[in-house]
Amino acid sequence: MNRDWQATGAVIDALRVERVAKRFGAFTALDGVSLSVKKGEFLCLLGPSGCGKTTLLRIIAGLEAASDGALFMAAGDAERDVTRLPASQRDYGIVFQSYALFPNLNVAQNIAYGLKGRREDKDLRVTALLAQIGLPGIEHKYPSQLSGGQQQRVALARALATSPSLLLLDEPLSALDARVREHLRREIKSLQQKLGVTTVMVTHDQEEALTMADRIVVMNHGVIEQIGTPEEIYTRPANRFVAEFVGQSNWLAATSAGIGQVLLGDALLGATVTPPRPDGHPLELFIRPEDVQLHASWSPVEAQIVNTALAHVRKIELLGGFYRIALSVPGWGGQQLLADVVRSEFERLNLSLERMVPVSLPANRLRAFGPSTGAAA
Ligand SMILES: Nc1ncnc2c1ncn2[C@@H]1O[C@H](COP(=O)(O)OP(=O)(O)OP(=O)(O)O)[C@@H](O)[C@H]1O
Repeated sequence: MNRDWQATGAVIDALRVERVAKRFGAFTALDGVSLSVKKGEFLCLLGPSGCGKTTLLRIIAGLEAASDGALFMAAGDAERDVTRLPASQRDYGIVFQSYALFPNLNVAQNIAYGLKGRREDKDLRVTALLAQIGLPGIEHKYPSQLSGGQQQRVALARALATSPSLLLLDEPLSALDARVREHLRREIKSLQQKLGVTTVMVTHDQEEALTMADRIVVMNHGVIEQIGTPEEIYTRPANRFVAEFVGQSNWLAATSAGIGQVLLGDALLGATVTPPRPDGHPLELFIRPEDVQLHASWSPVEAQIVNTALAHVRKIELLGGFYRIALSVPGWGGQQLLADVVRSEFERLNLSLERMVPVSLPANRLRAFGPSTGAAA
């Protein structure tokens, strides 16, 4: 039996990356990265420029060799070690950021490039793929006659032509304008779901990752900061890096004050503090602007709500579908707090500059992080 193949009897992940490291001379681009991708899953590698996401994708593709670690791909109900396998022998299709179509070949020839077999079968396959990407009948056009978005769809068809078990996408939308990008996001996602093809996409665009991925891998400086569903990443970030990279956030300096309690300015607030810290331990409180609640008036009802105080309205900004309100709360040390409110809510609250408005921080949305390392407190 070939020792590269291993039958386990368990449900096999489509791809498993085990402690992969990559060094370029003295520089470490990837530092022991481990993750797995389930069959049919859409996984996004998300992180700032230089975090190592493209290097990881290239290692998965076999276009770059890992310095350490191993890669396994599913092969039936077994797992195959592909760490040393040349790119040409790995079963994947890939789409790059720039349109990597052959300019001297027409659309049909580009898509059929990797296909083997009879001419008629190839023609049928090309026709079916063009229908799937919503561009029927463009077989005889050349790449220069297509828009950027159309070229990327053809590149996608080419990557899917051989029905690979893995689809790799390297920032496939970043060269397109915003409107086309949004449209293609939805198209790629629905095609991926329809075909059930396991997909790994690299992006630095958090919105792209949140809208397309089943799970997101947030990377920074060659390590994984968090792996989770878009909802987990957004609502329960593992540390300050993730919280700041994905979405808007408020940060308030506080100290721990007993189990599930923090001292913010002169006020004792309920918050999610895990694990508990000794009293007086410095903390940074995190809350998303849309989780900050504003009230129309200060009545006995509002006074009963935990974590409620009176705030000054310092700035009002219209950001399309919602307003971003900058507040300062004297009782909470006067630190700036941003609150996002939708238009109807804004009108109901009758907000104006320098007005005092009651504000609440729901305890289940208020999370505490240690200030020095950025790790959850
Ligand atoms: N061939 C190489 N030689 C030396 N350093 C490299 C090489 N390829 C990548 N690097 C370095 O490794 C780090 C990670 O690069 P990588 O391209 O994976 O980042 P990235 O997260 O994809 O960023 P970007 O979105 O800018 O492409 C960067 O600091 C980069 O300069």
